[in-house]
Amino acid sequence: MATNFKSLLPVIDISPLVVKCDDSNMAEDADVAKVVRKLDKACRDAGFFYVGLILVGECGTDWSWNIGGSYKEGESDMSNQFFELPYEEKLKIKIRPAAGYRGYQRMGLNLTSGKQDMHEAIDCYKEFNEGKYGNLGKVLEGPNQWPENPQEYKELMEEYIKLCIDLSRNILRGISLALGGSPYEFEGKMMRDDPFWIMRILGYPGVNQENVIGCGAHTDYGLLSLINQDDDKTALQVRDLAGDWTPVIPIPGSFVCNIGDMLKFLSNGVYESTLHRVINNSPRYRVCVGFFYETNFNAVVEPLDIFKEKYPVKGTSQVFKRIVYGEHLVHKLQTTFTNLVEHS
Ligand SMILES: N=C(N)NCCCC[C@H](N)C(=O)O
Ligand SMILES: O=C(O)CCC(=O)C(=O)O
Ligand SMILES: [Fe+2]
Repeated sequence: MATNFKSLLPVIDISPLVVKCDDSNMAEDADVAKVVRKLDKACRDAGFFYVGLILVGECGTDWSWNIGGSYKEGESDMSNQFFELPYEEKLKIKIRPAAGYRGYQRMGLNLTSGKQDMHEAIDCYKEFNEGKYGNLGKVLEGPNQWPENPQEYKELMEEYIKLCIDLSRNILRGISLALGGSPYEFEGKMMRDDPFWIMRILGYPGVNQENVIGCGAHTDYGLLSLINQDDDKTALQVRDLAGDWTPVIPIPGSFVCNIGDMLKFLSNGVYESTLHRVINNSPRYRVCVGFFYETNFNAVVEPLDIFKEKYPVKGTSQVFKRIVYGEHLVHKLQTTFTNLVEHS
């Protein structure tokens, strides 16, 4: 089926959610209600949508950056500068199991469904104290590894992470309302107020041949992903309801937002984590930063009672087992980095 994906992937101005983020009665606001309806449709139809911020709000975040302000250029410039460094330089922050799977990975190291992905990346995870998550968490212990060059990179990206955490929390409040809950179903006790996060700074080489897989088809692992892609190359593709791959054309100043596996489980399968992949058919290098907002590392994830009641599972459709987020993540890491040999 030929589909015009631009019309399938909605663009949602989430500024009402940001402006009302500290108001527990936000659902009664007409503008918030409108955003919530759009989110519900987007999450049911595609599991992927663009978010933008038109207003500049308060809420403790430096929203004057806005999404896609001058900041975004800084991030993209510095990421490009890093990836342009000689290989030996990049290897100084090489990803290793003993470094908690944090740091730089060369092209082709990351596997998806057993096949090499044509991207290089810096992987970062929320830092936590040794022993905090017991044996399971040990796999991911260690500080994030940042290059000496560019010098301000670490600082800039740490600010970026804060922005993404706030943004994700606000979008999730909207999604929580969209599912018919309070704004806070994905916060508080269930998450133990300590959301985990992952950030991947990705570089995809330019190519002169068609259909080199930059990242194979996968779903994201957590609650919500925020994708910040170069404005001038279309490479991300989403599998739509008809099973066709459709390009996610960049919209300057927006983030692409998509649902992860944990949100699928918690929502009792009402929202799906959508398959996507990356093929950079451009002759030019593409940079993308993926931010993944997750549950607490230790969270036991299963459909929330409120959504089980609202959306009883019909007949033989999906039944979800309980799953520990950290186990899901570590399992994914181990299949992704099968070829990661110490001292290689
Ligand atoms: N943290 C996230 N979402 N990372 C997504 C990476 C997807 C590719 C990975 N090799 C895989 O097979 O899952
Ligand atoms: O490069 C992109 O546009 C998306 C990357 C992605 O899907 C991921 O890292 O999970
Ligand atoms: Fe992804």
